[in-house]
Amino acid sequence: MKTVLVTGASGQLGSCLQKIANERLEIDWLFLTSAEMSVSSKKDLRLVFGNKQIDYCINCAAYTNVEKAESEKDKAFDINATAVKELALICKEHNLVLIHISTDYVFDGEKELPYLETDLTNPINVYGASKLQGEKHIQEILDKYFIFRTSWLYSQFGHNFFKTVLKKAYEGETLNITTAQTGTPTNANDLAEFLTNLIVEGNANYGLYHFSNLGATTWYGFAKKILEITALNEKVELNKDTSYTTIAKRPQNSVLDKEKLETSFKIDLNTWEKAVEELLRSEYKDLLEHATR
Ligand SMILES: NC(=O)C1=CN([C@@H]2O[C@H](COP(=O)(O)OP(=O)(O)OC[C@H]3O[C@@H](n4cnc5c(N)ncnc54)[C@H](OP(=O)(O)O)[C@@H]3O)[C@@H](O)[C@H]2O)C=CC1
Ligand SMILES: Cc1cn([C@H]2C[C@H](O)[C@@H](COP(=O)(O)OP(=O)(O)O[C@H]3O[C@@H](C)C(=O)[C@@H](O)[C@H]3O)O2)c(=O)[nH]c1=O
Repeated sequence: MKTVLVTGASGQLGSCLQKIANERLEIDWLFLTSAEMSVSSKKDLRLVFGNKQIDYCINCAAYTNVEKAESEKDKAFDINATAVKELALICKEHNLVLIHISTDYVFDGEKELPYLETDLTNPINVYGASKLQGEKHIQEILDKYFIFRTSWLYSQFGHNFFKTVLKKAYEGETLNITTAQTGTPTNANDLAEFLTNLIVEGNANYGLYHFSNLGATTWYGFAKKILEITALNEKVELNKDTSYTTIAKRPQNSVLDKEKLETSFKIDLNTWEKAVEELLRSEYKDLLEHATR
């Protein structure tokens, strides 16, 4: 049986993995929250990795506040870059596989087509720059690693755009949503399931990959879909916002090309529309029943 350590276990992706873990008993899971093991503490890392035989580490620990990162650069780099370097070093020392999650925000968004793994990176905000530095450390230190760049993660857990839209709409608030970015919303449960299968199968096609649901939309398009499925569009106003102000810049286009992923892992990805519908049907039944009444 493989032992899998999940860092940042109470975050969004960590919580999706915990949900799957309840059913996937062929893995010996070890979930550690930031309070139980800080990836920024060498002492914590030594203690955990020294005390247990671990086969895989899924690093879900990260600094993910894109807006705040602009004024907390040191903190963002500490968690997303320096700590990742220490994690990679300890994974090498113990000869285990590191599975790391990175982001579409490593790109500047100037490309018109979907981004390939080989495309030039050029982050335009602090969060993206810190995540890119983390990727580079892993690639310099390890051979046995997977880096999955993903985009616009959402789920029933944690803080995310999907939940913000649902909450605001449920409370009857008018929604003004930007059309300035095009990308792909990705159901974090789909990513968690993919990672679990990868480990169970023992796939050793190590390297850097892009993982997201299929298709592309704007944040406005994503909000529109959520409101349509839940019929909340009958109750709240949704406006396209062409000048929504934010502190951090975001890439105009961050759609990721998934051909390398699909070829290497023989995976059938969900379209983003189907993925959001599935989440609403499985986790928000009451809301949908109400909608069809
Ligand atoms: N969310 C998104 O839209 C996207 C996310 N990603 C990447 O996916 C991964 C997972 O993201 P997601 O689950 O959404 O992020 P969350 O912000 O939901 O979770 C991050 C977790 O990391 C923990 N953490 C922060 N600092 C430390 C630390 N020093 N040691 C240990 N744990 C720490 C946090 O704990 P606490 O709350 O206690 O601080 C939190 O539980 C990240 O690498 C992120 O960069 C990529 C693309 C899109
Ligand atoms: C809440 C809200 C946001 N927006 C805009 C702001 C922003 O441009 C966009 C998305 O807002 P958010 O703050 O939810 O998203 P943001 O923090 O940019 O999300 C990113 O998070 C990191 C962790 C990633 O790695 C990325 O892939 C991406 O998911 O929508 C509106 O236009 N109207 C609104 O009411």
